[in-house]
Amino acid sequence: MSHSLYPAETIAAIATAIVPQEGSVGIIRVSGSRALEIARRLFRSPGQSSWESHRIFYGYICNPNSGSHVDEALLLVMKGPRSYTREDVVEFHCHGGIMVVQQVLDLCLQCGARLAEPGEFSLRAFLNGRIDLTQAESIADLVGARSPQAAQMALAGVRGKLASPIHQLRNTCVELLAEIEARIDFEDDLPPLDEPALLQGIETVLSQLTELLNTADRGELLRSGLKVAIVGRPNVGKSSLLNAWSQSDRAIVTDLPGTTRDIVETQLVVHGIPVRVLDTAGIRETTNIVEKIGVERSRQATEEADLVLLTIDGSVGWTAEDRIIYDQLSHHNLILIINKIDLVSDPTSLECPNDLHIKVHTAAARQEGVDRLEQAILQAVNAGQLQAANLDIAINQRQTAALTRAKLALEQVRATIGDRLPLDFWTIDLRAGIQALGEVTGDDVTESILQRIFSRFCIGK
Ligand SMILES: Nc1nc2c(c(=O)[nH]1)N(C=O)[C@@H](CNc1ccc(C(=O)N[C@@H](CCC(=O)O)C(=O)O)cc1)CN2
Ligand SMILES: Nc1nc2c(ncn2[C@@H]2O[C@H](COP(=O)(O)OP(=O)(O)OP(=O)(O)O)[C@@H](O)[C@H]2O)c(=O)[nH]1
Ligand SMILES: [K+]
Ligand SMILES: [Mg+2]
Repeated sequence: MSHSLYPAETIAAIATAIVPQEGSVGIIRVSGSRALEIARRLFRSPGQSSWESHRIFYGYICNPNSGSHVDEALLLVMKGPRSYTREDVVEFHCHGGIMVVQQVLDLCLQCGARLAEPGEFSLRAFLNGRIDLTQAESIADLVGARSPQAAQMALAGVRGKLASPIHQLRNTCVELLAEIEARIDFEDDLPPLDEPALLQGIETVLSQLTELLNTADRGELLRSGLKVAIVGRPNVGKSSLLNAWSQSDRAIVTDLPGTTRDIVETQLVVHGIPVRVLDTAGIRETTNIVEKIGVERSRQATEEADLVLLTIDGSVGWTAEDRIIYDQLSHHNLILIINKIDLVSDPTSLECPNDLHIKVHTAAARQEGVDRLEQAILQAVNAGQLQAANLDIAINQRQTAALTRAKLALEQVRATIGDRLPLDFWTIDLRAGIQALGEVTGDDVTESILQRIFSRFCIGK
């Protein structure tokens, strides 16, 4: 990616998903000083002599070389600075499908636009001051959200619910810094520094930073979700559990041990957490070459999982084979699934290892126990905080790292004041805190941070 920090060039990209036969409308977005000129060359709107901003026009897209019609379409005109990028923006709303959309994009490129890099429209919105970095990150989160709650959280970020408190904290720190620096530069002309007020200001910033940092785990859960592997010996009911949970026939179930060979994956949402569930091949020693590969894949999936559902057959009880699998999983976050309890008269009497403190009874073939399983998952990942209603924002890993640095810097300021070190020392740490906060909002940002953030975006965003 080679984003130009000097957005002189006009950029163009397809802004909608391009799946053949799907998506009835396709949008080509153009931003930059030549956007209107390009639209004028390509778009014919009968009866419209001039294009008012923020209106949509009906007409035809024509190839200016041959004069032939490319599509019947709509043109949206948004003159800067009242646009997503704050530059002149035009959008061609075409018939969907790849053929028309690709031709219109090519025509835009022939007329002098350059193909946009992933995230480049949003990068311009940031560079031109329409959004800050937390809002840009939230836009990417919104597009990538895998649960309604994750989308809700991202939208709060788009609307500035994270930007505004962090801007405020940074402003407070800048004011405190100015107070101290004034005493360094013009000590004699000013009343003495109000130290209790300064310390109070630092305490307030610190407690708000702590509050923001407390949202990190929730943010991570909602954004990244969980990978959950169903693991166990053959025929205990792993695939039946996947089917019961996803209310589908996603996985093949038979009474033959060794039915599942490849990983079977499905996407679910558990109380707002996007969950990828992997059903795996039953683990056993086998000479069958296909099954052997399946068992190897099962081990691999287990390694990558955030949470493992070790499944056993309750009608048989805890066996030596279960123990062998369990011993290999000891370093994982684990839930024990005791399945087929419909065949057991007293499920509580089953002997299992005591250190497996989360146990769930299920009868997967009868779709029983899914609610208990979901509650156990919330417990295993400590998601109680997710329910807290007043938290509509949550910070991401990058923000967590920077806010942690800001917090350490402010704690250092507090300690420096306590140790009666000279004023210069106070300002050094306070400046470090301001810089860390500026990294979050983008007030203080390097090109490599921008590169990392905007390259995550999809094309046309
Ligand atoms: N067709 C289309 N749909 C879209 C977008 C788009 O670019 N095109 N968006 C793109 O992601 C999202 C909407 N977000 C947008 C955000 C800001 C502005 C905008 O023009 N803002 C200006 C002017 C606001 C005004 O007129 O008052 C501004 O904030 O200065 C447009 C879209 C989702 N839907
Ligand atoms: N009674 C009863 N039978 C079950 C239950 N769950 C699964 N079974 C049966 O157990 C057999 C094996 O189920 P599967 O879901 O294929 O088991 P698996 O663990 O995926 O097996 P492999 O893929 O071969 O490792 C099937 O005949 C299921 O109908 C249950 O809760 N109760
Ligand atoms: K089976
Ligand atoms: Mg199976």
